[in-house]
Amino acid sequence: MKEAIVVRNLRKNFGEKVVHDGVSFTVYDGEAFVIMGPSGTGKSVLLKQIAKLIEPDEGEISVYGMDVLKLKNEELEKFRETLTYVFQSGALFDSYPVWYNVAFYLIEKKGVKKKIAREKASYYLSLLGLSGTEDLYPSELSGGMRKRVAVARALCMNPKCILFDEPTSGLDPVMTAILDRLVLRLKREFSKTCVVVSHDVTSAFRIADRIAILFNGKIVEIGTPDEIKRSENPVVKQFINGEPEGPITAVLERKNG
Ligand SMILES: Nc1ncnc2c1ncn2[C@@H]1O[C@H](COP(=O)(O)OP(=O)(O)OP(=O)(O)O)[C@@H](O)[C@H]1O
Repeated sequence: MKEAIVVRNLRKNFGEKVVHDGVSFTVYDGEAFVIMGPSGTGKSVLLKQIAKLIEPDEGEISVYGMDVLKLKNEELEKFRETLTYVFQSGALFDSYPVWYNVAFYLIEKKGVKKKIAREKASYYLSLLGLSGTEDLYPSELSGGMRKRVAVARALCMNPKCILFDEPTSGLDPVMTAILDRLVLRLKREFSKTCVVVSHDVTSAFRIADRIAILFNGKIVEIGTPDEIKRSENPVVKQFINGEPEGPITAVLERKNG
């Protein structure tokens, strides 16, 4: 299997706070890889390091053979075309209408004519159940709609690999199922590599080829959904069963004094 993302021995602190204390894993080409873990364990920070938005203190990250920490000029541009990060918040440009947000990269970076770019934007918006929103402004959309526009924008860039930061938080169950189906379609029909940070256990089991559980600075388990369901690891068990008592609570209580 071809390696898409390789993370080796990643360490990241913010001041005294240790967020990653030696995180290693590999994501394979065409895989749907879900990262789960309690709030504040560093899932977003992990994605942002892979996307070269935050620098790690130590470790190595490679994306399709590119050394992410050493990228410069053309290679950086190639990296940005290979991998796209979908922000949790959507991070849209408020002064542009929806279609221009989606088509921004095509028009501004690739010089695609506005008419063609708009058609492409409409196609990707339709995949996300957003037909007819082209001329609205982000402020006129619900939070869930903004999230979906951000996904359409990522698809419009046609990257090999998409990092989704909690794409289904704040979405209703039907919209969650639609987004899950889209991730599966991206994988099966378009051979994309998808890395998804999620809190939603049902959604994770539905889409993942493999799931990694991040806790207390480390990956405590990686496995297929079946392996994760059968895991005897107390952290994994507490997390996927949503139990109030267990090792996760004990660590949180210790940290909070
Ligand atoms: N730029 C930053 N400066 C300082 N601390 C930060 C910064 N970004 C994140 N942190 C801290 O790093 C830790 C991990 O944050 P992160 O957002 O990655 O958690 P998460 O697992 O994605 O949480 P959630 O599931 O709640 O979204 C948190 O304690 C957070 O406060």
